[in-house]
Amino acid sequence: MQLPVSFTERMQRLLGLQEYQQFLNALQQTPPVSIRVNKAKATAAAGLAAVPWAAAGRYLPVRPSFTLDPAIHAGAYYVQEASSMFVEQALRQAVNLEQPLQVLDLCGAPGGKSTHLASLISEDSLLVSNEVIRSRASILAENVAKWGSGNVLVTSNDPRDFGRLPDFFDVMVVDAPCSGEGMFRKDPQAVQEWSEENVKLCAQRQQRILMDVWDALKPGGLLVYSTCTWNEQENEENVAWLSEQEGVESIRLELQPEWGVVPTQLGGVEGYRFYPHRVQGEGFFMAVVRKAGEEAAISHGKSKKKKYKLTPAGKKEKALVENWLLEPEHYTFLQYGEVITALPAYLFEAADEVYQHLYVVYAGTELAEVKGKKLKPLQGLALSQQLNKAAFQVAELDLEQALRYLRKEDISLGTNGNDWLLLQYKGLPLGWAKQIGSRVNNYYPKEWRIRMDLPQELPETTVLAS
Ligand SMILES: C[S@@+](CC[C@H](N)C(=O)[O-])C[C@H]1O[C@@H](n2cnc3c(N)ncnc32)[C@H](O)[C@@H]1O
Repeated sequence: MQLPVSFTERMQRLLGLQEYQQFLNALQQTPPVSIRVNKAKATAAAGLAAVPWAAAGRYLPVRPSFTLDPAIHAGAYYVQEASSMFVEQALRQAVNLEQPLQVLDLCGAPGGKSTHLASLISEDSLLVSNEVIRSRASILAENVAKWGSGNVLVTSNDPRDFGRLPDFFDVMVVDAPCSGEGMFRKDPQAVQEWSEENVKLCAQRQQRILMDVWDALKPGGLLVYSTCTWNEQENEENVAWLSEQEGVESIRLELQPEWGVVPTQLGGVEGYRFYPHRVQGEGFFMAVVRKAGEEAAISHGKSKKKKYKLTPAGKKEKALVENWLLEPEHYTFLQYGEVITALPAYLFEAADEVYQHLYVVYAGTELAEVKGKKLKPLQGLALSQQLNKAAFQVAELDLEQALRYLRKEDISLGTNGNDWLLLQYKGLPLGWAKQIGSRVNNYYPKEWRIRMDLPQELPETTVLAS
């Protein structure tokens, strides 16, 4: 790997010549592979080493073909670089996770931090997961739907649009677009794209993003800022700059020495650095600050005068879908065009506020599409953590059938009838099929289908406990 000269000089200055050599050696090694298990759906296989700072994080001894594992399509785990799971420590150490929170993940796609946050917050908390680039917002929505939490709104807005929601969020994660030095080992293309000029542009863009979104954070609210790069301009200098502008309180996280995380400080703000020769993970930087001012309690009572944007589903429709979820009494059923969705009832007011001001691309759990007098169950329901399987006829698939289904091929199951079938693999729901006599129509979403050809011999992965 040919590293840019100015990058090398900076890293030598940051680390010292001796440690720089260890850093360089680590950059030549194969990157570790890690996943985060969706504990609401599955358990990790015994014997996998744990990511020390993330309860559901596991290292895999080798990289399997993830595409050929139906469990990943069922949202039972997410492939995520280990260092970036450190966000968990910010939430566990600096926030009361028992209380209802309004959380924003501003730069959300493809969804690593969003699915992680969704697992950490309580059921009556709202996560707004945003991605400004529309095509990437679709991928984010897909990953959020697969995770199946039900209390997430996926939006696609520019950071400045969040100015329309002043003092709204208790916690904000800004995992900013950056120059990507920490990805040099995983992605050689990142080295090609790197330049001092780009570092400067990234640092300026990050400052703009922080300023644009700052008003949406409540007084007393928490900002988690992170990048996957090592230069100080995009990291310590940016959070010190924010502190100078806004007078924030720096939050110091407790670190275990064996984690290998390197604490830093500039302008009174603590930061945390991840280097590949010290941790089993890629390059990462994170800082946590609290906005000045008193925290105000959230009020979720419905106000009488307000004109709501969200429309409740009709009584008839509601009655038809109600028992598709495990605890229907906790949900509000909404209808948007032909689509019926469910949102935790407690979140109605906050969700409506988001709908009033932002462009929402996915919300809660998409349950069904109204087709005349009939209802067609939707993919979001199949993957929901709240799905009531007892309401449906279920068919268990073997590995080959599951992969053919996920490729959206015609499959034959030897069943007969006219009902919707919930198809699952090792007990994990994958999606819907419709029986038409002895034939089965494949309703897997076209955009999500596996495009890869299946190999002659199919590998069984052992990422999850069987
Ligand atoms: C580091 S990635 C986010 C990764 C994500 N948080 C995760 O854990 O999977 C940064 C994201 O910021 C988005 N982005 C690019 N320019 C942006 C801008 N000007 N404002 C906000 N987000 C931007 C990118 O499209 C990208 O998805």
